[in-house]
Amino acid sequence: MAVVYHSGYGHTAKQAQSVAEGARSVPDTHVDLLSLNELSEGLFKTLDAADAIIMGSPTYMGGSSAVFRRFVEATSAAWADKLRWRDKIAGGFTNSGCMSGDKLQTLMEMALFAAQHGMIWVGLATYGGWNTSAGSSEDLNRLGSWLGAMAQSNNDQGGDVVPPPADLRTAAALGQRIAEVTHTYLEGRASKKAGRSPQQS
Ligand SMILES: Cc1cc2nc3c(=O)[nH]c(=O)nc-3n(C[C@H](O)[C@H](O)[C@H](O)COP(=O)(O)O)c2cc1C
Repeated sequence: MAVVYHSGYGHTAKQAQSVAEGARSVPDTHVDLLSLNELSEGLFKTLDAADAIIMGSPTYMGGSSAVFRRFVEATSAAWADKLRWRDKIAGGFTNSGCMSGDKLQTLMEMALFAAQHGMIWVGLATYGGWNTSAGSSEDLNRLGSWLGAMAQSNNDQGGDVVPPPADLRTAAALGQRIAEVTHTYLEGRASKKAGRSPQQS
């Protein structure tokens, strides 16, 4: 599977590393972690071959970054080729300065992008945190997002300090979940192809 991301100042890159680590924690999962700064032929070859694509962008001015959008537009070649990315598993993550910062818009853009390709979007299957009197900013999914993983990075701190551990754990949970779902999906598809129910395989 592939984790692709843009990061202007290193914060979303940190989140992307955690997504990749979470995915790698699932046995038999190969993960390519790829920056979208360069849209090389090799990048698209890797994505063509990937069973799952998890995408990440910082939230800039209430949406995904221009560099991320450049990638999105470049994928129209795969779309035009008979939906070449159809049935890949997809998911997304974003990071920004404010707690909300309109991050949801970025995730919605990603989910819509995946839908245009006929990909299968997978969200974050965990309760929201930090929403009771006993809760804390250390909680998993402290920003309460389900469409994908959110992280918050103080604008005056570098990627070596933020996003905080809770958001990195949330990112890892997304990576792990998407890897698990991808394995389940691939097993089911292989069983169907072989003409037997998954229980028999
Ligand atoms: C051009 C620009 C626009 C931004 N817009 C937002 C925004 O809409 N909401 C927000 O919470 N933070 C916003 N920020 C802050 C970034 O999301 C934040 O610094 C983030 O950690 C940057 O991630 P990166 O280091 O991966 O680029 C913006 C920053 C820049 C440079």
